[in-house]
Amino acid sequence: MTATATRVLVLNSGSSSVKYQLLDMSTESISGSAAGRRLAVGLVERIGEETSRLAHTPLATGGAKRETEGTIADHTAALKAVAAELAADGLGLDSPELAAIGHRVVHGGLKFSAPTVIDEAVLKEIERLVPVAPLHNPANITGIKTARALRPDLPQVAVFDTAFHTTMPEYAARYAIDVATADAHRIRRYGFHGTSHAYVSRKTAELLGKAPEDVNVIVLHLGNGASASAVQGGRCVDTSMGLTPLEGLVMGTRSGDIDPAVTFHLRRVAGMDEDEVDVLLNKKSGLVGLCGDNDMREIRRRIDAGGEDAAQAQLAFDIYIHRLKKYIGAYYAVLGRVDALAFTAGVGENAAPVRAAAIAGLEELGMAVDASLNAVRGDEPRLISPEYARVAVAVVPTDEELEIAQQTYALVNA
Ligand SMILES: Nc1ncnc2c1ncn2[C@@H]1O[C@H](COP(=O)(O)OP(=O)(O)O)[C@@H](O)[C@H]1O
Ligand SMILES: CC(=O)OP(=O)(O)O
Ligand SMILES: [Mg+2]
Repeated sequence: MTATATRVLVLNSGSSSVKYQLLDMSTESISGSAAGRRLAVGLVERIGEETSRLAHTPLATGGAKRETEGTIADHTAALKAVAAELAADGLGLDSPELAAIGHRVVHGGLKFSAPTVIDEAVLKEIERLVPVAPLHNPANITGIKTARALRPDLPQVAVFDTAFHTTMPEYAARYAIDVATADAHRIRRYGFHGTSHAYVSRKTAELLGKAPEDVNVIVLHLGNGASASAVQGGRCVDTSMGLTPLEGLVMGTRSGDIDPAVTFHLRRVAGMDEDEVDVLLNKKSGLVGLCGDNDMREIRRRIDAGGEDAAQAQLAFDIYIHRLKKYIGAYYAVLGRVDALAFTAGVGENAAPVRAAAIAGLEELGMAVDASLNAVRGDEPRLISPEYARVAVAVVPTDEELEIAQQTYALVNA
């Protein structure tokens, strides 16, 4: 790394999308840590489908958002398209100012509890974990390999979704199954979205004007994938996802919690094989399985439009909310004292009706939502609870890319 190399490219590769940001880490924030100024941000969506979409905004040049549609067959093609977009603004991967590339890696298993420079052994371990993150780790691996081919000289850093959850006590991380079997196959609860839970819990403490050590927070990360976490004094003590990102909340296409016997039943009685069960629970369940739509915007539109089409959407919404409420109650009990509850990610940040419904009826727990505060839209962390509420209910936009950039930059400068 040269003395002038202060930029970090962050790749957040999902099952059918890539989110990316190029950041300049040279600006110092008030606290003295690298702040991260965005030079370019973008998103490739619907990878592998007929009409993929790339949206790229070159913030450094003040240029407008550029959107292109066309077929982007796989993640390799997506990253090449991203590299071309960056190059078009003079921000290409060949820049000597690039210090490192940071990758979101969803499953880090037991080995990784901190950001890690990727070498062959690290890559092998991420590959070994594919069966427990089948929708995510393969995309992360493609991102790493493609980036490495473009810039073999640069450090590539993995920031793991599982890392923040490694502080969970044994009684929260273990399943109540035969210990020898669990240990032999490393079957335990790992938890995911950790980068987001860490960032949002810290930001929530900041919003309250307190140190992270002094607050207990329930974080609800509600995106396509969704998870809840209980954060006690800055450390995760429980989270809703488990061995894989399938457990817990109702998600866009994933069932979340289910009686494991349902899977035996599907195989023995419905005649499905294990791959069919896997696809059913990961891709054809959750909101899409319940009502045909996985996008909360569309579900709310159907409910608001009323009529016949609304009933199914309403039931899907009610099931989603019921599960959320159960986790709020559970984590309240786990934490004993809750200072704040934070909503984040696509649904949590944007869907006011989800926030209102999830908190409705929880006055006895000290939680309430003020309708007019809840209706406010914005990019900044904000409170939506009334003055009198004992628990601060907040909307705290997540920024996994910034968090990954900061951890990456800190590691390569260490
Ligand atoms: N204005 C909105 N109202 C309701 N839901 C929204 C809105 N904008 C985005 N969403 C929801 O956010 C989801 C995507 O969230 P995001 O955190 O980007 O997920 P991921 O990172 O898993 O792709 C969409 O599927 C959609 O359901
Ligand atoms: C782990 C996980 O579910 O990630 P995402 O929400 O990006 O699918
Ligand atoms: Mg996400």
